[in-house]
Amino acid sequence: MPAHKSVSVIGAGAWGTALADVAARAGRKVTLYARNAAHAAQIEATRANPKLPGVRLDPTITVTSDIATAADAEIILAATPAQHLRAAVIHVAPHIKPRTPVIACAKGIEHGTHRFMTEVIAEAAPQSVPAILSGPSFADDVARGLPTAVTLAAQDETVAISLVQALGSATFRPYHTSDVRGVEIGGAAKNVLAIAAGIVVGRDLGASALAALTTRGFSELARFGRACGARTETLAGLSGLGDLLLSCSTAQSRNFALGIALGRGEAAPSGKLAEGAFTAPVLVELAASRQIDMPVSRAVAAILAHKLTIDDAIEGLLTRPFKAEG
Ligand SMILES: NC(=O)C1=CN([C@@H]2O[C@H](COP(=O)(O)OP(=O)(O)OC[C@H]3O[C@@H](n4cnc5c(N)ncnc54)[C@H](O)[C@@H]3O)[C@@H](O)[C@H]2O)C=CC1
Ligand SMILES: O=C(CO)COP(=O)(O)O
Repeated sequence: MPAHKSVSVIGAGAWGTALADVAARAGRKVTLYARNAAHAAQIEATRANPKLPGVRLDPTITVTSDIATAADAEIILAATPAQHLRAAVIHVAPHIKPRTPVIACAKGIEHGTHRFMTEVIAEAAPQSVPAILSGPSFADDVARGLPTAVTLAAQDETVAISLVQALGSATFRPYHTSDVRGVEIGGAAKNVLAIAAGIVVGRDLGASALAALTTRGFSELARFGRACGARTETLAGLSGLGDLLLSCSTAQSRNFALGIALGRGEAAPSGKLAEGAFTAPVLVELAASRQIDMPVSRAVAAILAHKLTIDDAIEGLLTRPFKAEG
């Protein structure tokens, strides 16, 4: 019997709703928190969330907009966008019990502070035990019960193991690790690289170019990760290479879809969260401060900031001096 009986999910978007279903499927008592009372009431009454069309919420899940009610759980999943994580955790922090695991489910790096997701949690809720969940997993697939595998990291691996026991099921398989930094870097960087991959597809550069871009993208993700102390096996695992492959292969990825639109010279899809657009400038700043070469991410950041045209970015990447692979 898992040690943790109850789970609360903060953030009732697509991912938070899917994760609430995951936890219910694993047999936990689940509360889903939406900060907007009308939104919470609508989800509670209809058992549906417009952010996740066609999915019915598990009947055992309670939906609330009361933060104290949401905080009364043995595990907190924080499923807001990365740039909203700090505010969400600060809001719940005064109500949680000491040593409650708070799992970051967002993929990104905080603007201004350059903090990774578990660092944000540690600062916003110092009495909590930060952890991170990341990997190739579209909310829609997860909510439909399609098979998914992810990585769950906590500094203390016994904590990660207990969280895996609490959330895992036959259709949602978390693998545990203590390599927190590796997991947070993989999830953040892959979104930026998925935009680049989408641009390749939007510009009709061909399948060979897409494979080359994805592989060279992984090379810079791994270079950055290793320089930040991440383990190679994590970077090459589900939360790194696994998620990169998913997000660079299908327009189901919002980041890839944004890239396709940019590549075609079209407007960005409206109302869709593409975390890579927020992560790109911070990732590039961090890489520069550590003298790590990330040419693909740099090009994405420059395109998004309107400092470089797509054609100039492509030409710039293709005319770099030849070098050893690595
Ligand atoms: N949608 C997906 O397939 C997956 C998303 N993720 C990650 O999960 C994070 C959230 O993404 P989505 O759920 O897709 O976005 P979304 O746009 O569907 O939902 C975000 C939700 O967070 C809520 N929110 C924002 N600030 C809040 C706060 N301070 N307190 C409480 N709620 C707050 C918003 O009201 C919204 O309901 C992102 O970092 C994303 O990369 C990770 C894996 C899969
Ligand atoms: O992180 C995800 C899948 O693992 C979701 O990807 P997008 O945010 O690009 O849709």
